[in-house]
Amino acid sequence: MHNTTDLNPQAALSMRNLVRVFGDFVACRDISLDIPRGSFYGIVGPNGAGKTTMLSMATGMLQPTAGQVSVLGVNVWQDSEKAKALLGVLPDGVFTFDRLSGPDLVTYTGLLHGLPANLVRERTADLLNALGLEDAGDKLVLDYSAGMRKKILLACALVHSPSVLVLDEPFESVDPISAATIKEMLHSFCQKGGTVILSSHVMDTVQKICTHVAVIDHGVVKAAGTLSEVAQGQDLDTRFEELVGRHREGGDIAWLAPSLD
Ligand SMILES: Nc1ncnc2c1ncn2[C@@H]1O[C@H](COP(=O)(O)OP(=O)(O)OP(=O)(O)O)[C@@H](O)[C@H]1O
Repeated sequence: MHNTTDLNPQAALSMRNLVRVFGDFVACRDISLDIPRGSFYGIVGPNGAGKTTMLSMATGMLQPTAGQVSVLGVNVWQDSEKAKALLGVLPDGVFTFDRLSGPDLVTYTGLLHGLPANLVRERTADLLNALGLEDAGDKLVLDYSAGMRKKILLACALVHSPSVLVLDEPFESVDPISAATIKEMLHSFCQKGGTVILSSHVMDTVQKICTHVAVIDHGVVKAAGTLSEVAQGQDLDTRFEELVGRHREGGDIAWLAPSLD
C-alpha cells in the first residue's frame, strides 16, 4: 500500500501535486493521478483545460512549477534520460526537424535513442509502411499534410519501442483508415503489456478504445478511473457535460446569416 502523497512506482505514470503557472495564470492546479500499467487511458477535457500542459510536464517537456512525476518508478525530472527511454511521446504541435524527409526524421530519432543503424532502418520501413507513408518518398515533412505530419510524429514516438506511450490527440486530422490501423496497433501494444495514454476530444473514440479515463477541467482532475467508474452508467458524452457543466447559451448569433439579396 502506497502513501497517496508518494509517487506510485507500480504505476505506468504517477503524478503527484503537479502545478504549472504561467505568469499569474494557473494552468494545472495540484494534479495527482496514477495511470495503471497496461491500461489504455484517455484524457479528456474542454479546450484550455490543461491536458497538454499536464502531459508535457509528465513527459519531461515542460518543467513543473511544483510536483513530482514518475514513469514505471523512474522520476521523470530527476532521472530524465532513463525516463525518456521508457516514454514514447507524440507532442501537440511542437517544433520538429521538418526540413528532413519523413524517413530521415524517423531514422534520426531512432539513432538519437542509441539504436543500431540497421535496426533503425528496418523499423523505419515497418512504421512507414504500417502508417501508409511509404509513398511520401523524399518529400520534406514541412510539405506534409496535417494528417501525414501527425503520422510521421507518431512513427518517431514508436521507433525505440517504448513501454509507455503518451499521445496528444493522435487521431486529429488522420483519415479513418489510418485511424483504424493506429487503433489496432495501440490495442495490440496494450495487450503485450504496454500502456497508452492519449488525449482526445472525441468521446466516442475514448468510449470505444479506452479502459480508463480522466476528465480534466480548469487544471484539476474532475473524475478518474475505469470507464464505467467515470461514466456511472451514462454515456461518456453526457457524463462529460455533467462534470464540466459548460453548455453555453448564445449559439444563435443574430448577425450570422446568409445574405439573401
Ligand atoms: N506557454 C504558455 N504561456 C501562457 N499560457 C499558456 C501556455 N501554455 C498553455 N497556456 C495556457 O494554459 C491553459 C491550458 O492549456 P493547454 O494547452 O494545457 O490546454 P488543453 O486542455 O490541452 O487545451 P486544448 O484541448 O484546446 O488543446 C490555457 O489557458 C492556455 O492558454
